[in-house]
Amino acid sequence: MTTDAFNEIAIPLEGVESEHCALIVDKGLGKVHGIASHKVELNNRRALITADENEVVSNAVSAIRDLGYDVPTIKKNIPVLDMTCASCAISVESMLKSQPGVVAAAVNFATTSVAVEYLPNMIDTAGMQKAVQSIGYDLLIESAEKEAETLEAIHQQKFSALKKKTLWAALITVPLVLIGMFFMDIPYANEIMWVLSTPVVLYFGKDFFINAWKQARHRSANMDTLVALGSGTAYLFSVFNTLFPSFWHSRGLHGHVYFEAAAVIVTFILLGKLLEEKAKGNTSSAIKKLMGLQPQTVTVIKADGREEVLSIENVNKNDTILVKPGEKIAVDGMVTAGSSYVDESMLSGEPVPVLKKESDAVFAGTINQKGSFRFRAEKVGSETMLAQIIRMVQEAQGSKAPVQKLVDKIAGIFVPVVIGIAILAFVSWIVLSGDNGFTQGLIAFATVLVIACPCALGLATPTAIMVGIGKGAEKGILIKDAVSLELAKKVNAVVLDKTGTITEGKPVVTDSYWENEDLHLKQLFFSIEKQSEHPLAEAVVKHFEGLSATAITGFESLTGRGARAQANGSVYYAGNRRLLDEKGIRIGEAFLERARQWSDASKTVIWFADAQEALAVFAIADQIKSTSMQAIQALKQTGIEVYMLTGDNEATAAAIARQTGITAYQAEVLPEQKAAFVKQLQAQGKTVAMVGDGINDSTALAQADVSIAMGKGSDIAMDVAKMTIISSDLNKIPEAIQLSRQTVATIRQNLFWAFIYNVIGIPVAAGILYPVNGFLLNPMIAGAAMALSSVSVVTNSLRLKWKR
Ligand SMILES: Nc1ncnc2c1ncn2[C@@H]1O[C@H](COP(=O)(O)OP(=O)(O)OP(=O)(O)O)[C@@H](O)[C@H]1O
Ligand SMILES: [Cu+]
Ligand SMILES: [Mg+2]
Repeated sequence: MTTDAFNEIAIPLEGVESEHCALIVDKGLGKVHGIASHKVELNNRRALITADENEVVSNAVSAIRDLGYDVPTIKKNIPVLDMTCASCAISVESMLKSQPGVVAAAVNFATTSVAVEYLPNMIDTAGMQKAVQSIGYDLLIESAEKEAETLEAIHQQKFSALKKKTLWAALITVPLVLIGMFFMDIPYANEIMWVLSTPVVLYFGKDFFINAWKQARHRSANMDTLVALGSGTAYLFSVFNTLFPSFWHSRGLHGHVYFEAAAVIVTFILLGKLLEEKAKGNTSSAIKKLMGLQPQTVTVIKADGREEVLSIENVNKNDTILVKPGEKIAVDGMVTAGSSYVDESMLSGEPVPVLKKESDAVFAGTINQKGSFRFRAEKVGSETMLAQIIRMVQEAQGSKAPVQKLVDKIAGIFVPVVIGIAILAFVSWIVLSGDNGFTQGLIAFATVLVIACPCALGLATPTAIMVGIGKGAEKGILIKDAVSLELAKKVNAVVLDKTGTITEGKPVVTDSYWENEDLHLKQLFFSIEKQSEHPLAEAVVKHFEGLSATAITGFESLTGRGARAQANGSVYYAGNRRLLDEKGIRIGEAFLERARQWSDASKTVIWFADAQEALAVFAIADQIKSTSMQAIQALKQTGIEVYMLTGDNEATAAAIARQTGITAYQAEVLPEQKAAFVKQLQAQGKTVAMVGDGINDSTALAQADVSIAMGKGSDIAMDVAKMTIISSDLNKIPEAIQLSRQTVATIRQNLFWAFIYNVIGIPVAAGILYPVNGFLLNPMIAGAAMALSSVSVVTNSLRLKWKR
């Protein structure tokens, strides 16, 4: 560790192009607490800072980013090996944070991984690995694909080694306990017990001592320290009593031996770990299930019509793939021939198979039913939706919930505090009951160390989050971070977008009116809409199917209004009435008349115009999703306010609101106004969930406390939103809120049990009840209780999985 010298850290800068920028950054750094000196080198595009603590770097980097300049860093999720306990997580975390160049490090004990952000010019993964190794842990540094496999193999191997060790330890411990309880009067009882307990404590339990030693070298301590001290004290004390029984006899006392206690502690803690590992494996079963959905081989149809079975890595984009009845679909793509029903429940949570025909999208991991079809591969490997979901769920399961911060703080000081209490108990016993107090004080010392368990505390939050996020994924609710999962239960206002959220988002042109029908104009309209990403544009494109496109230039999307482009030197617009009004475009009476009729029939009206006058008006209908009304009712029934915001016109909005039972809505809102509306609700103290599907919703999504995107919507909305409902069924919103409630309740129960257990267990172990009723906790029982506490926390989290 380099805590002694003042470290110089070079922070690379991006966007610092002028003397002026350099000055701003330098001034910004001047305000960061803890920086000893700083200078900005414009030519080298970097800032040099010195500080006696590396933690300052994180503040410096965020200060630079706050000023609008970027610091190129690398973010990685690296598996951590050999962590046994939540306080190990804290040790690894602070070790990494102290390495020059590490900007941030967050260790998650449940997923046994660390999320690091670092400056690649200062440190690399090998450097971090070395630091972590020095305190007795390790980082698994591998290529991303191999990582999952290797990690799985390592876990498997460790698990079976642990199983063997526990079994042997238990086999030896059972006779030991029998002797200790019933046969203390046989000859050489003490010596026999010494012989039996030695392999258990010193061989099967050697890792506790080794790890405690490694920790001690860095002046830190973790659960292993507690176990090593507790069991080691009992063992050494017993050895002493066996060798020098006269020491106590001469003082008129009996030197009892505690060999069985020393061994039982080790055995129980090994057993507890074994059960914990097993349960922890179950909490991540959702991920394993998702990974298992990927088939290993694919039937590709070659250009000459030959069928060839390839392994999944060898499939390329644009390959034609044959899907036979009952087969799993291997990659994402679009159906080119044939049709069939496909079970997409694993992705969307929707149990009913979906009909797939020509030009429909199919997804990796879904299962074909009875038909057969061919499709063209469009996304392969890590690009498929399945791969993205897996990545997202993994990251989310590793993210920290806000409550975790407090728990981490407590876990960090837990071990030293416990050792303090243990010493205090020992000293008190001697002071209060003299010579006799020494033996009992020593036992109280060992018992306190053994019963105190920081792991239950450390497991309380992450295991519940893992199960909650995994369960969400199974229901087709993708949750990107723990914060959203924790927050969702507080939501009391839901803002819904109309098109694509309440409605199907599959608009169809139902009517159209041209003053002068002209093929070239139609082609122009078609060409503009063809370039637009808006769902309404798709309807127009479909309407003109078969028409050929014509050359346009300078296409520009006007969010909330429509689009424009140029052709033959003049400008053309496709969009809403607002757009035409803003451009001062004339609209003939015949158009206006039809527009009124159509919007009263709750249809969306869009226009096509040149710079002077309207050329055509179209009516587009978009059906309300069959599930929307029920979902809106369900939300209202739980006391949540429901609002609708839409960029569409007033009459259409009113009609949709009426049909779905929404009383509060606003029409013709621009994207910024959607965000402003959310902000306004927040200002009234509400926790707001925004639900949307389009680019026009993304600012509002970013503003909301909980952001929910529709899986069938635009990629941008899904990128911004912290939750995605893959099936786009609004009924999943109350379900997500319910899931959040259950998860938070589980976390609370877990924390309660973890705390109460220590709050009661430690004083009793110290002997607080002894003056009252003569009760002294047996160190063996303490070992069992300690093992049980983390098992019960993990089991409670698993219960969440089965809750409805
Ligand atoms: N490519 C386009 N072609 C024609 N009209 C468009 C196009 N893009 C937008 N518009 C017009 O602008 C209006 C507002 O669009 P916006 O994307 O803000 O909301 P929306 O998708 O209609 O509704 P919601 O906000 O409920 O999703 C649309 O109703 C439509 O009239
Ligand atoms: Cu523990
Ligand atoms: Mg929309």
